[in-house]
Amino acid sequence: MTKIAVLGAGSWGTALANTMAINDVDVQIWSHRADQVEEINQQHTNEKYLPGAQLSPKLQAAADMTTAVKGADLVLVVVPTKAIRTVGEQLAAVLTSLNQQVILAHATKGLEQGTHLRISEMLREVVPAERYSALTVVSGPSHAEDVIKGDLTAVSIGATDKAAAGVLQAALANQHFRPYTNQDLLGSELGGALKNIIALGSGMLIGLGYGVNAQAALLTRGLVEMREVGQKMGAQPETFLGLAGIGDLIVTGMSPNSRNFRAGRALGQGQQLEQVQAEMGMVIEGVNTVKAVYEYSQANHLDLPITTALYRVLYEGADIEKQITSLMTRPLKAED
Ligand SMILES: NC(=O)c1ccc[n+]([C@@H]2O[C@H](COP(=O)([O-])OP(=O)(O)OC[C@H]3O[C@@H](n4cnc5c(N)ncnc54)[C@H](O)[C@@H]3O)[C@@H](O)[C@H]2O)c1
Ligand SMILES: O=P(O)(O)OC[C@H](O)CO
Repeated sequence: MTKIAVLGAGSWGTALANTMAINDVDVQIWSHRADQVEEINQQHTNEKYLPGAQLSPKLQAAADMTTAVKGADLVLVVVPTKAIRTVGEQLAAVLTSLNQQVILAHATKGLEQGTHLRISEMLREVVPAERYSALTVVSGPSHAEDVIKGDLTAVSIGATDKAAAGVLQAALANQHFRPYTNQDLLGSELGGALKNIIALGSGMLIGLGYGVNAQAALLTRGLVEMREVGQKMGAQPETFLGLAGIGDLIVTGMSPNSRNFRAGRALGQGQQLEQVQAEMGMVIEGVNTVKAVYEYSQANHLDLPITTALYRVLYEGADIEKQITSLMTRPLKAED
């Protein structure tokens, strides 16, 4: 029987681990917070991250990473981008002490500040190559709040190693949750990270009182920017037309369950970024990703008008309405 360790007990790590527990997979979730481990094991809840949700009593949590990882065939890392290196380093030490090799998977959607590295690139830097047989990512349109309620969800598991993707696919699949596989790890990671930028902008439009025409325009032109960055980084363009691209862009850019959408909406309504981040209490990956992608575009001579406008709003204090006007009044051009 496949054993899986999930590292990170926030909303997404818990929802994915719970899906596997429901499927009778031997899964253990690790949290660095002992109170959360106790709550999951005793109450079968995770109130801070999934309020009101009842978790499967089969889901076991551990405060000690070695306990969770020992004997695991696959380790799924689901912490915010800024914690990936720390958790990756902890995992490397655990795998080395256990003399164990695993399939290394993650479900995190971001890029590293400063280096602009993808999550799998960071993991490759901190986990020795002999400690994992393959790298894979769970991406696609999937809010933890909806998954935990059993809403119908399809995701995309990207890996160059088909068998590795298949292990995760089999562990997660049920009548409510349908994972597809693809062989574009890079594009699947990027789609998940880049759509958060556009979701912030979509929320801002709604916060300002604009309508669905505006949202459709932003999401569609945003997809062009996502594809452009993807192509520059080496992704397959067609990945952006799948679940990890347009699929995730639709859900994150439209759903009030999206942290990025909600943050953008609050900013559009006039709140300050620091206040929005403090009140969310959960990670808003798009805020850092805007900066990483803006810097990448500058270094690589990419013209990304939406990303640039969002960078100016978030990091230079520019007025949102003025940025919208300047986007709308740029020299006219052909659609490409
Ligand atoms: N929430 C969703 O619906 C969803 C869906 C798909 C992808 N994602 C992605 O998954 C990633 C995690 O998001 P989330 O929504 O679960 O975040 P979250 O804010 O709900 O939870 C983050 C978890 O990581 C833990 N954590 C933070 N720093 C840590 C560290 N140094 N060591 C160990 N644990 C640490 C926190 O304690 C918390 O349990 C993000 O990249 C997000 O974009 C989220
Ligand atoms: O809630 P968000 O904005 O972090 O988005 C979560 C997922 O990426 C949606 O697929």
